[in-house]
Amino acid sequence: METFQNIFNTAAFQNFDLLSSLRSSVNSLQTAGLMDVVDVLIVAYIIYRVMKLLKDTSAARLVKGIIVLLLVMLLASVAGLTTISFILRNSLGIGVFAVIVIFQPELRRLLEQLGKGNLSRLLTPADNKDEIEEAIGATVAACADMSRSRTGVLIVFERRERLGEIVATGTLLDADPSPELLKNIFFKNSPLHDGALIMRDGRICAAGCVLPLSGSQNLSRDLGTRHRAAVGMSESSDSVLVVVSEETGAISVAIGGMLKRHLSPEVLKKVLESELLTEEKPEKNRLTALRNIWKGGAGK
Ligand SMILES: Nc1ncnc2c1ncn2[C@@H]1O[C@H](COP(=O)(O)OP(=O)(O)OP(=O)(O)O)[C@@H](O)[C@H]1O
Repeated sequence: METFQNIFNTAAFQNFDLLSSLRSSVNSLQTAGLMDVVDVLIVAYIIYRVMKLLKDTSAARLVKGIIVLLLVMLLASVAGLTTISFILRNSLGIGVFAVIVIFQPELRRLLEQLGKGNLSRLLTPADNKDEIEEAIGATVAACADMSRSRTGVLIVFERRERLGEIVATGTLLDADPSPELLKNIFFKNSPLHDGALIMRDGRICAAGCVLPLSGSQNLSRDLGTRHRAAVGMSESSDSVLVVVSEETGAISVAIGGMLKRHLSPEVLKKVLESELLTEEKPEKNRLTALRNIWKGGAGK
């Protein structure tokens, strides 16, 4: 206890801005009213939503980097390393500009949403129904075309379980899905056509990703690694996968370790809508899917 007192009395701590602001914070806490509590709760909720939004994205790594820099600044200040803390404090201003430049697309989207009067969407749990609907439409249209042209397709629709590790194996895109872009990505000579495309919250998150292969013995022998990867991914996560066979043009869907083959574009649309747009819990969703489309067996 005494050692603590000594540390607090050192010159470094006496000059330390943070400590004085901490003291004034404690003082203001004693005089805090109901509106102050509401104020703090709103800010805490906004920070929570932003952190949730950034989870498993490249932005999360950047935020971690900023936190590390702030900690170093704090330590340098406590230890009295004036040069380091001077440099860090001054580079913080540049950092703000850098963040604005790096997150320009995200900030633009945020302002567009504000302009559309969708402020409530920023504060309430994520509801990307419109975007997901658009992604389903683009996927179905593109798959119908690619089924006719016998182009191999592997698309993962991420749900509650975030697939950060899988995304990291491919190339980040963050693009609006359109049938043209999807066909371009899977076009045979395109650099990203090999591997899987990850659809996150109605946007193309990444392409050229490597998925885990299924070890299931129940899969038909005529299915190769594209279909095994689809089943494998659906076994190890709650994601929904769409496959178009390069060999036959057949459209398939994998959910919960099962594969339903030879779907028409209309059925594909219905399955994706019931899986991705309903509010049901994943477990219940899976049962509904089984009841609705798994009457013909598991891709045998
Ligand atoms: N683990 C994996 N993760 C992502 N994509 C994969 C994986 N394994 C294979 N693929 C994709 O599948 C392609 C190979 O497909 P393959 O012909 O072996 O499978 P298939 O199930 O018979 O499909 P198709 O009927 O389209 O030929 C690869 O070029 C690659 O794009």
